[in-house]
Amino acid sequence: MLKIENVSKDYGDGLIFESVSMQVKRSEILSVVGPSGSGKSTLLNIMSGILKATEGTLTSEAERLSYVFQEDRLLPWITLKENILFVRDDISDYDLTHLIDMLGLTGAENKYPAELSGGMRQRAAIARAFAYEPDLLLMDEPFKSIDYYLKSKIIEALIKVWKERTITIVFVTHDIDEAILMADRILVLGDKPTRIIKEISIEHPRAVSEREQLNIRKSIKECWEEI
Ligand SMILES: Nc1ncnc2c1ncn2[C@@H]1O[C@H](COP(=O)(O)OP(=O)(O)OP(=O)(O)O)[C@@H](O)[C@H]1O
Repeated sequence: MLKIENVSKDYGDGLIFESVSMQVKRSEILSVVGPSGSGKSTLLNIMSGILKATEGTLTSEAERLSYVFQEDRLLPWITLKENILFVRDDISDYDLTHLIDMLGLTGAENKYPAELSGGMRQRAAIARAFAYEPDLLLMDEPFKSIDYYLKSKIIEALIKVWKERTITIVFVTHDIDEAILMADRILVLGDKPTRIIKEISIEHPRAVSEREQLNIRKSIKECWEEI
């Protein structure tokens, strides 16, 4: 679905990445984990094409791309429902109601962004991204201000949508458990300039035992400590 080759990025203050190469396979859920400041958002911006790499190439087969940013980026002068319709005004009432319900937003349809909590706004941004029916969904720390219960519900919903449609998801997070819960494959970022220091594949069905989860978490932490 997407390939970056020998990508380097320098904002003018030194290299963030040097010669990073990676691929995103069609229909996979790929998680990129890394400490704060390791360049996760930068990498996602390069993948989306909104940021140009200093060197290297991006090849993307994505035709419909949705991007959930760290900030919700809702339009403040229209309601939650209108924000969703803004990207896709031909969505059926049934699908819209289902989407809003799936994200726990029933009852808030006609509220303006300023009337919603941070978590609700973030969920509205996720609903808007789903509504667009992307073939590639990029998400930057999408569950940051969402409580544990809702987060599990949204991850469940996301995996359901992912199973129903041919959708490729790349999401960045610094939360290892979140990555283990959702991803088929995890790329671990570290070092300076940043590089991919580890790659972990998670078997299907996604029923990772607590012990396995503990081992994966431990191995990621160990490779962060080693560098
Ligand atoms: N527009 C920019 N101009 C200059 N430097 C930038 C810009 N955007 C990011 N950086 C720098 O690039 C580095 C990586 O930032 P980035 O936001 O990609 O990391 P991150 O891993 O997503 O961080 P976080 O988890 O804290 O969101 C940081 O040192 C940051 O200060």
